[in-house]
Amino acid sequence: YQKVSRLPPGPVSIPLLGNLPQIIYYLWTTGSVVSTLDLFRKKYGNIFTLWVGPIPHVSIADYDTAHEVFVKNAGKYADKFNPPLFRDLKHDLGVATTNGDHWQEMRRFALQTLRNMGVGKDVMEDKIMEEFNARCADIDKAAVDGVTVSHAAEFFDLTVGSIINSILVGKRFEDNNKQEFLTIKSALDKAFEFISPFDMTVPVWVLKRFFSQHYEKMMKVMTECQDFAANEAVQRYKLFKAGKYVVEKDNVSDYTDAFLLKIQQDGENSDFNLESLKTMLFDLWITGQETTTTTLISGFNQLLLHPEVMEKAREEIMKITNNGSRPLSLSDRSSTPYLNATIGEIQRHASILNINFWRINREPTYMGGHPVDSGAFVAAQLSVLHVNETIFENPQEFNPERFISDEKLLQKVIPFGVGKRSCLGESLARSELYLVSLLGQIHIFVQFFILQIFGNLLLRYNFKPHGKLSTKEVTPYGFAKRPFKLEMKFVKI
Ligand code: HEM
Repeated sequence: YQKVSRLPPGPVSIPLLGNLPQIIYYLWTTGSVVSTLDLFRKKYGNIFTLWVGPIPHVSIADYDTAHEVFVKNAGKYADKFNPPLFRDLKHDLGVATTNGDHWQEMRRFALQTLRNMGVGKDVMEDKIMEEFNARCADIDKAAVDGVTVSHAAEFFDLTVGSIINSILVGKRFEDNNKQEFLTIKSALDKAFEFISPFDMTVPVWVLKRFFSQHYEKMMKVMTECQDFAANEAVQRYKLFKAGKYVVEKDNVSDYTDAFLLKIQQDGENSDFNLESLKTMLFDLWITGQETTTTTLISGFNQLLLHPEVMEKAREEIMKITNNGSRPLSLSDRSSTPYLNATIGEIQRHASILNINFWRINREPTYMGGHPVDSGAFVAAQLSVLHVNETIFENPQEFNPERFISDEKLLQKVIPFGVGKRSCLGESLARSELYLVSLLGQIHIFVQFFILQIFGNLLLRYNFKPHGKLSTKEVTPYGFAKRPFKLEMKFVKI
């Protein structure tokens, strides 16, 4: 009772099990993680506590409290709960789930390297456009009477995968290596469907002992994926160690070169060595790849269900590019309010994580006016926050106009999280989305990426469904969301 009084409200919990019985019941009756959390939000308010076994988990489901906690008090919430499964796989290396000095060094180095490589600037825009043009050439080659039918997932996997891979190891996916990539990617997609929030919480010995086949299956996919992502870099590292590869300071062309240059200059240490290079490539490969592709696929599902939105966005882009006589560029973003609003609405609906990564609260404090005890896990639940009807009216509707009538509302869409552990690739992702089609003002990488891809696709093709469309969640109980994998027709304009 005393512990509960030092936490935000929530359902009555049972010793040892906490709220697991209620959580399981509501997962079953509402049909998804997001609707279960949303139900608790409606009952207990925008900040509520659920006990998972003996650990209180505090969920924040509105923008203002998320901002108050993770931005105003950013320094206090830099530490994430590092899921035991990832510790087992990555041995406390990398950037996505680690804490402390190693995390800080890896994050700082990755951001600096991406910046030096021109992410968020013209250089990266050119790289994205080069990849985009190559993919469109493949689509055009396969056209019959100006129409090509393609799986959206394959098109976006290859486009995004190639861009990320060239940034990391300087290699795009072409005819000779694309099949291997697509095979690994498809295994990874399946893994995202069967890895659940449960796997991310329980100790590894529980998985090994009671769910050994499931554990082996998860480890196999992740290890294969890590080997694939790092293969090129490992070969280069071996040449480097044998003195047959030297990095020229003024000619660093990818993340691997930057990492080897650091070793060349300062020698190997606990942060910069082969194992941490491999883990970083895995982290950036997974975080960059899955998230962006998921957003793009989910976006095209929405656009095909709402052709009037696609038409309006295209009209806007046609106008500013003189009827498509030039590609859409990142510098156009301030002239494309409707495209920006559409990408915002796509990201609000896509909200790629059913459950966000938990931070650890180290000292007793107050959040949104409620006491929060030390030792509690805290997270801004982005997927719930984005369907909060007190912020987004009729949240299930796909309606970009909501951001035109209230410009400030777009700031409350936070698909990349907020604070010290927010997405490292944000500006890259935003540009991809825009240039390939729509998104708006994303800070760093991710935003440019997304905008670039979205916008330019709309300039080049009209899109029609081929078969079924659906915005229904494929993995309603998973840790990450998976959109319905649609097929679509690319109709040359
Ligand atoms: C549409 C695309 C993307 C979305 C929606 C997205 C979203 C997110 C979210 C929600 C988080 C967790 C934030 C939190 O814990 O509060 C995150 C973390 C992260 N993202 Fe992204 N992301 C995208 C693309 C990318 C790209 C392209 C990269 C890298 C090239 C990337 C690298 C990372 C990394 C490394 C982290 C962990 C950062 C840390 O813990 O310090 N992301 N992302």
